[in-house]
Order: sequence, then C-alpha cells, then structure tokens
Amino acid sequence: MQKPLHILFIGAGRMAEAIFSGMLQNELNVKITISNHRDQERLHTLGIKYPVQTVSNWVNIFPQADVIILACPPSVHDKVLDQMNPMIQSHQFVITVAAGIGPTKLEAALPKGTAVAWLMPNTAADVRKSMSIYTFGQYVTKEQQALFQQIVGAIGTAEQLTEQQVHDLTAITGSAPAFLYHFVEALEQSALSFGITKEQARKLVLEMVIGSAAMLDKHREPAQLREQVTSPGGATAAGLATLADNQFVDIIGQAVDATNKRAKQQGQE
Ligand SMILES: NC(=O)C1=CN([C@@H]2O[C@H](COP(=O)(O)OP(=O)(O)OC[C@H]3O[C@@H](n4cnc5c(N)ncnc54)[C@H](O)[C@@H]3O)[C@@H](O)[C@H]2O)C=CC1
Ligand SMILES: O=C(O)[C@@H]1CCC=N1
Repeated sequence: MQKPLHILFIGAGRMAEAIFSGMLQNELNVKITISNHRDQERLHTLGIKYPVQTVSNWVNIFPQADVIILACPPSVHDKVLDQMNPMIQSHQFVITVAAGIGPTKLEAALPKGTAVAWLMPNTAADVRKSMSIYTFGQYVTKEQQALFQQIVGAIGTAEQLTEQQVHDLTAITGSAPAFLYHFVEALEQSALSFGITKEQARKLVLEMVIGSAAMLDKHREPAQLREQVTSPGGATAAGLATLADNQFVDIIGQAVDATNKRAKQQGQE
C-alpha cells in the first residue's frame, strides 16, 4: 500500500472535527495528526474517539506533514503563518478553512511558491454533506488539486470559485446552516405555544424539515415546491404574505451581507 498522506490540523475545534471525521468515514489513505491550542482535555477526548494522533504542539510534527489544514480562528492566522514561514518545505500544501482568509493573504505570509488553498466548508462535513466552496492559490500543482478533490470529496460536495466569490458566498454555504437551524428553533418555539410537549414539537418540526430537504433533493426547484404547498387563496398563502409584509427576503439578504462583512473583517484583524 502507498504511504498514507499525512494531514496536520492546526486547531481541533468544531470545524476540524467535522472535517476529519468526514475523512475518516470515507477511509482515505491518510494519517491524521491534530493539535489544539491549550485545550488538552478536548484533544484527549478526540484522540480516544477517533483514530488520530494528537500533539499539544504542532511545531515538532510539522516537517512530516504533507498537508496542513488551518482550522484555527482567523484572528490567529498571522501568528501561525509567521511560525510556519521559516519551516515550510516546497512540497507542503497549506489549506485554510478560515472565514476571510484567501490565497492572497496566505501567499503573502508564506515563502514564494508555497501551494495554498482556501476551503469554506460547513459543519455538515460531519455527515459528509458539506456544501463546500474553494479556491486555489497560484502555485498549486495538478497533483495537489487532485489531492484536494479527494479531501473535499470525503466531506461532501464542492464548487470551485474565484477568491472574491468565496468571500461573497461564505454566508450562503458556511454560515447559512445556522440561519436554517435558527428558523427551526423559531418554528419549534411556535409549536410549543400550542401546548404540545418539547419532544412532540421537536419531532414535528425536524421531520418536516427533513422531508422538505428530501423533496428539494429530489425535485431541485424550491419555487415549484412552494407553489405546490400554497393552495390558491388558502392557509399557506396567508402565512407567506405575512413573511413578505415583513420583508423576509430582504432580511435574509441583510443577514448575508452582515455575515460577509464580518467574515472579511476577521480576515483583516
Ligand atoms: N464552525 C463553522 O461552521 C465553520 C468554521 N469555519 C472556520 O473554521 C475555523 C475554526 O472554527 P470553529 O471550528 O468553528 O472554531 P472552534 O473555536 O471550535 O475551534 C478553533 C480551534 O482553533 C484553536 N486555536 C485557537 N487559537 C489557536 C492558535 N493560536 N494556534 C493554534 N490553534 C488555535 C482552538 O484551540 C480550537 O481548537 C475558523 O477559522 C472559522 O472561520 C469555516 C466554515 C464553517
Ligand atoms: O461564524 C463564522 O465565523 C464561521 C464562518 C462560516 C461559519 N462559521
């Protein structure tokens, strides 16, 4: 068997776990090392839960890594990239998943010629259903691109975009799952107001959402599906009219803009 690809995660938080658990489920030929900042207890727990190597300080293991995935907050990237700069070797491939940190910033912080990529996944990587977007820096080889496809393929579906587009679409694929979960919370809250139990409210709302997602998956046309539910002059139309009266579409647009603005800011802090 070929030597496994050694992937080093710098940062072992929620996103890192979602990604490496997705990769491990896909049985890629990889050796995964994870490192965390301070939180030894979490590192220990992850080391027991998954077949991964854990290190409290990534610096010593760094020379052995083929791929380095930065899954730490945008705010610590400058520091981490500075630390990496003198150690990096020409074959190593650096991928960040951080909001606001594109290849331009990575290339400026690392030696000329370093292969870099920006991956914006979402937490559904955990169930191998992340809709990820990504973009490559200018020095990524065809082999590294193929490798990257294997990694992202293990966590779901992916779309290559320009760097600017990844900035602009971070809200839609990276953050909007939180919008959707919030919508679910709001429906649950409303359901509870009619005197059912928490368990009943959860069942009603979750199964409705799961069924609707399955319909979207099958038919791919949200407007058509909405129309099928909306009997002319009926009940749903009254509910949708209330959403429209309260600028539902506009509010979503505003939430997207605010998310992207903050993502960009984080990349500059
Ligand atoms: N949570 C999500 O849905 C998504 C998150 N991201 C990005 O993923 C990255 C991590 O986010 P989460 O996993 O949600 O956060 P998190 O707070 O769960 O994890 C952050 C990890 O970074 C580590 N860390 C902090 N300072 C560090 C330092 N100086 N050096 C090395 N590691 C350090 C922490 O110990 C922790 O393990 C962020 O850059 C975020 O923009 C991207 C897409 C989606
Ligand atoms: O909230 C955040 O900053 C990250 C970026 C995309 C999803 N979570």
